[in-house]
Amino acid sequence: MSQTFVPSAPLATEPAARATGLTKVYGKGETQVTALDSVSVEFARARFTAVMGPSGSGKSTLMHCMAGLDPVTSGSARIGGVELARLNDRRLTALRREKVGFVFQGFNLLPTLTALENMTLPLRLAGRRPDAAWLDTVVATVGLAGRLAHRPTQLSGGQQQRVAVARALVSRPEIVFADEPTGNLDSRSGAEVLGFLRDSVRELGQTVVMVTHDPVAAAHADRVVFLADGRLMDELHAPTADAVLDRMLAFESQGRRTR
Ligand SMILES: Nc1ncnc2c1ncn2[C@@H]1O[C@H](COP(=O)(O)OP(=O)(O)OP(=O)(O)O)[C@@H](O)[C@H]1O
Repeated sequence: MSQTFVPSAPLATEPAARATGLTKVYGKGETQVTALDSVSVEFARARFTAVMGPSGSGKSTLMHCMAGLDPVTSGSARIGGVELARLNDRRLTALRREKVGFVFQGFNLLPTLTALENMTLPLRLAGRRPDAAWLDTVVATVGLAGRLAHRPTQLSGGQQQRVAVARALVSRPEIVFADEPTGNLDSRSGAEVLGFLRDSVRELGQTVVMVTHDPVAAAHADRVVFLADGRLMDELHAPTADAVLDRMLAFESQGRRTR
């Protein structure tokens, strides 16, 4: 009997996303900047990973390359085993719509749509209908059941960001990338949003990667990876805010010694 081989089927142990020797160079000649220098990192399924590092260390670049928003210069960026560099523009757009969720610092909600319409918009753009039971679960997880008919201006910043988190979760993406999701929020609303992101990992099995400068935010993650000068320097598991802060201070003093 011949064996069936299905190359696109994700292995249970395969990470949700993986960078291998990922290098990203911007510009040419004298203005050339190596934003990422051979970074290898895996983002395990159903885990919450924070990406930290000084300003200009390559955090956003890593996220953009892993999300297929920016092409890599060399090395590999994969989502669920799919090599992004092999996809043409059409397939890359489809992959981003179907497999990636985004949460940005500035919420990015459409003002004329209700909370519910904002949440389901990416799915509708992809020509899919939201799964009603899943939508209920996501709405309950982010605590928005009483706010679905509200427009963004009728919601607080924290509630708007919860809508953005729900929007990222509704399509059940392979991975959610959050870029400083609490950067525009007061500490109480920020803590709520981080709690919901963490619940989406613990209770819904979502994979989340979050860029942050804030050790308290990073302490909500299962793991923190540290970048400096475009290189992966270190990582912490089950981080506390104090442990993250200590590690950040150690990098800063190392950086000062080598500059
Ligand atoms: N589109 C671009 N063109 C040229 N250089 C860029 C571009 N995007 C980023 N860079 C450079 O790449 C390096 C890494 O930038 P990146 O935005 O990834 O850092 P970051 O760690 O996210 O910084 P921050 O914490 O300040 O947001 C920086 O030196 C930056 O100036």
